[in-house]
Amino acid sequence: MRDQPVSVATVWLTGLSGAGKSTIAHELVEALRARGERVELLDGDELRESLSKGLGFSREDRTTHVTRVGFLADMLARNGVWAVVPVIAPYADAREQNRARHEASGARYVEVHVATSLEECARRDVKGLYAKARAGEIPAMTGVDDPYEIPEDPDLRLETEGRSVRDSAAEVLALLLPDESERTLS
Ligand SMILES: Nc1ncnc2c1ncn2[C@@H]1O[C@H](COP(=O)(O)OS(=O)(=O)O)[C@@H](OP(=O)(O)O)[C@H]1O
Ligand SMILES: Nc1ncnc2c1ncn2[C@@H]1O[C@H](COP(=O)(O)OP(=O)(O)O)[C@@H](O)[C@H]1O
Repeated sequence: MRDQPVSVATVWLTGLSGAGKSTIAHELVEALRARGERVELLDGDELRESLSKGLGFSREDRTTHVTRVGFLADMLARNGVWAVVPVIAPYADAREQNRARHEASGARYVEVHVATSLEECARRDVKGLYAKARAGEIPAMTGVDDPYEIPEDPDLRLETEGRSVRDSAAEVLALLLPDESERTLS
């Protein structure tokens, strides 16, 4: 049981492929659900099979995708459902459109830059995409031959290198639930 109501938010985890967005998002979802919150995970890969089916990785398509996801996240957050969003969102203008939408609706918007370096992401190469990009098999790979515009003023710039997943996720949770003395990260 919590003592005080918490402020539901959209939590947008932006960063390169392999930065740790999905891993941290899953930790957050678990922790929030464990304390009885209503939460939706809006995963970029999954939404590209439904809401954004048919969209690719051109600047125009990414902007359409990212602002669509922002629309959905805002709708959830302003109705009391946490929206945890591990989506690259590489362009500053699309991220700002989403922030502005939330400001207009009164929903809380928390931008977390998962600031893992390109070198580390390429070393992790969770999905083998960096190797494919190097081999010329994937065009417009973010950070390689398509830009990632680093957030200038995120609510949190999160380091993951040399840290555990639990530690990184706990830092985000501390921002989301500042009044909690105990945070559940199972
Ligand atoms: N060219 C290119 N650049 C970046 N990423 C690529 C690309 N092609 C496919 N993928 C895979 O698609 C996932 C990114 O989807 P997103 O919806 O998060 O991207 S974006 O915000 O529209 O840029 C991304 O997922 P994550 O690795 O979880 O970030 C990749 O698995
Ligand atoms: N502190 C950390 N936070 C998040 N992920 C980490 C951390 N340290 C190592 N990793 C690893 O990095 C990888 C990140 O992959 P993933 O979460 O799929 O990235 P993304 O969703 O950004 O593409 C995972 O294998 C994860 O275990």
